[in-house]
Amino acid sequence: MSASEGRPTALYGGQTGRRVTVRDIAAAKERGEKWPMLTAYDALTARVFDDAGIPVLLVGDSGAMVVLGYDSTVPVTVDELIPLTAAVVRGTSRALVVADMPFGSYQTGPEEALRNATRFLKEAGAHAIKLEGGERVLPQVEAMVAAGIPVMAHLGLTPQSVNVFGGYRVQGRGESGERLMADAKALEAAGAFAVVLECVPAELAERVTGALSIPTIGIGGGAGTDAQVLVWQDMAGLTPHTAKFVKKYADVAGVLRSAAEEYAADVVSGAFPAPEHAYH
Ligand SMILES: Nc1nc(=O)c2c([nH]1)NC[C@@H]1CN(c3ccc(C(=O)N[C@@H](CCC(=O)O)C(=O)O)cc3)CN21
Ligand SMILES: CC(C)C(=O)C(=O)O
Ligand SMILES: [Mg+2]
Repeated sequence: MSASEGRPTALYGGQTGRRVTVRDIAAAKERGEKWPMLTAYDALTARVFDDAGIPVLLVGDSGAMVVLGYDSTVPVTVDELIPLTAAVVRGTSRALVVADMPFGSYQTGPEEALRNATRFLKEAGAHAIKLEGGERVLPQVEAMVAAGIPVMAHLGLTPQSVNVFGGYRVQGRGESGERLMADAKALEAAGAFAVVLECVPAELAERVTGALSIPTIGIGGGAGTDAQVLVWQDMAGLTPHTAKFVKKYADVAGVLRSAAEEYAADVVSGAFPAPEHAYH
């Protein structure tokens, strides 16, 4: 069976029998392999994705919205994300777990960034951290890499800046695309091991991917990036409204709703619990 017939590549579904490392991710780009990333926020779901061979799991600050019910990612704190990150690490044995640093935990400078990143590694067991931004976070990236913390960067639609963007809109059209390209190159030079490109024109994402030796991870960046990421509740059909870039692979909301309705009906009718669900 050839790779084109769906045989797992070395990174996706890899048979190493150990945890994926940032070196494995760098090697995948050299081999020209594409790979999937998903978010995860709890142990059981993370374990399903780990068993499915997803090589990298991101404990996104999107958990602010899909887990904690906030209406943006801005309010969530390090103290709220650490228990979710720890759960994902405990639920997995193969995936590299990336902790998304929340708004306010790295913007003030390298010292605070390093202190909070260290918490994600020491208290939650994360293997890498992610932060949003280009030029303005270069000192933070350099400080963390110097301290031995792998950094994933994030450009384009950076949701922690929603109040500046005035909504979740495509970024990097026209001249701002050159700014994004320069930021991506600077992040690579500062030592980032990968860069997320969110909601940018596909042509730009493809150009950035060709210009960098570190992998690009697209979300709404078209097919030309080295990897893809989606929020799992979006791709599994749990989120009620999703962006254009989401493909829905399941109807988890429908499955859960039916299960809840059948369970409720069984309780009301007395069909549940049956004798086999009781202790005698
Ligand atoms: N569940 C979830 N999924 C995500 O992908 C996600 C979050 N939450 N929370 C944080 C950010 C917010 N994100 C979003 C949210 C909405 C759009 C959206 O609706 N975009 C418009 C584009 C409009 C334009 O053309 O500029 C769309 O129609 O797709 C995009 C990204 C991505 N992130
Ligand atoms: C969608 C990814 C890239 C993210 O930052 C998040 O889930 O918070
Ligand atoms: Mg995020």
